[in-house]
Amino acid sequence: MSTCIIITDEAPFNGLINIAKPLGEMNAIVVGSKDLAKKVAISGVSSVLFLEACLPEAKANIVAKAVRELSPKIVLTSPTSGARAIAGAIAIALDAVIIQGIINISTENDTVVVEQMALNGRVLDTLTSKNHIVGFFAGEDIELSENSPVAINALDGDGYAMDINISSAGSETSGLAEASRVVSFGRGIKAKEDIALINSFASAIGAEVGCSMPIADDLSWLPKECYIGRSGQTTSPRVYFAIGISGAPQHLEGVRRAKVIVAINNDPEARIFRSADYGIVGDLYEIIPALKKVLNS
Ligand SMILES: Cc1cc2nc3c(=O)[nH]c(=O)nc-3n(C[C@H](O)[C@H](O)[C@H](O)COP(=O)(O)OP(=O)(O)OC[C@H]3O[C@@H](n4cnc5c(N)ncnc54)[C@H](O)[C@@H]3O)c2cc1C
Repeated sequence: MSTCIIITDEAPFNGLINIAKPLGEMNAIVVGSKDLAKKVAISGVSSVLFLEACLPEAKANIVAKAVRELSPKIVLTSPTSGARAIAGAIAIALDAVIIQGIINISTENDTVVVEQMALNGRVLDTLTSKNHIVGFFAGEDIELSENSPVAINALDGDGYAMDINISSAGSETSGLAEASRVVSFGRGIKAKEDIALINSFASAIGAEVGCSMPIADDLSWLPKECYIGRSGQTTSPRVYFAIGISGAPQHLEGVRRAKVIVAINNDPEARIFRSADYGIVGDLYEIIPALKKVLNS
């Protein structure tokens, strides 16, 4: 019985791999950074398909299509926001049952047997299913020993795999280099959960999401290849939204070729306004929902 595991940048994955290992062939799909794909490739999985993404949920349909081709009986992932969206698309593609809170899983002939934590860990249920299942792992993460690396194949936008040479030297890139719209945020965003506000705005206007260096480098809220600037990515979109970004020269070096810069900042003296074509002075937590409302009307 084959298993597919979906790994995004947002959560540790060793515990997930550990419970899937006894099930046999285990194909991993990594939606995130190349560094993550390399880590997964030495974790004991049978194969790795890799899709580079700053915003995993935006790739849900591509991943679902790839999983449908693999047609695994079991799909496992972690309950992160990106993985939840992907899992929903996969469940539709496979006509699968979604199961939360999985801490262990096994098979008996063609039946999947799941141990599920319920009632905040006070109850341990055992569920059985003959259907395809898409499950969210809720157990502890663990240390895994290193295995020989398996090949990493890139998953392109049409759902077909093509070979790439992960070990070759070269700069890491994300969709930011080619994007025609970029929504980028900085330390004006106060909590990791608030990135959902940025993501929903970016989705509404069909933009890639980027950030300032501290967001990726200090806080690790996004993969490193998502930050823009002198030591990060260069982007040349038709429109670049700088949200809660002060406009340090190192950041601006990465957006020199943007056609239009729209800055949103609550400090009227913020340096970003000197480089912006349009500036909105105000609290991003009020401005972004207001902009979304206008877009939806
Ligand atoms: C060698 C070197 C290389 C570097 N390379 C890069 C690089 O490649 N890319 C990069 O980005 N940085 C780089 N930096 C760091 C850079 O100097 C800045 O420190 C960084 O860009 C600041 O990030 P920020 O604008 O997110 O944060 P901050 O400077 O803290 O700015 C946050 C902004 O958010 C605004 N804000 C706060 N709350 C709100 C709110 N509710 N609504 C609206 N606005 C709000 C504030 O007014 C402020 O302007 C580099 C630094 C060095 C020394």
